[in-house]
Amino acid sequence: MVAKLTPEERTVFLKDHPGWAPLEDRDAVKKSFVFDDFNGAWGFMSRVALAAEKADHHPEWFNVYNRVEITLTTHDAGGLSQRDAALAAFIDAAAGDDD
Ligand SMILES: C[C@H](O)[C@H](O)[C@H]1CNC2=NC(N)=NC(=O)C2=N1
Repeated sequence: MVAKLTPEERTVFLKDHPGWAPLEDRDAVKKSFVFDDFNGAWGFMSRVALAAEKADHHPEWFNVYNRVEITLTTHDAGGLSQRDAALAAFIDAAAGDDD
């Protein structure tokens, strides 16, 4: 079983991962990424997909052309966990948005 983030860990997560915003209706965070075109978006999604499968932790996501919207939460924990923090860091790096 995975533990949910504590309130303190949640604060640190949001500070360390700009652009990830809590959802209103459930314990999850969401961020939108925009690329030059579909090729850029799909390349990004491919890198994230491989990492997600390796970690057995998967994003909820939505893609239209050059835009990818990603929601992260841990179903097994019923909310945000360290797995989401780790995947968010990977996703930001894969998007070139990690500085
Ligand atoms: C059976 C399998 O290990 C689980 O369903 C994994 C797979 N991927 C997952 N992804 C996410 N985001 N949350 C989970 O709780 C989760 N659990």
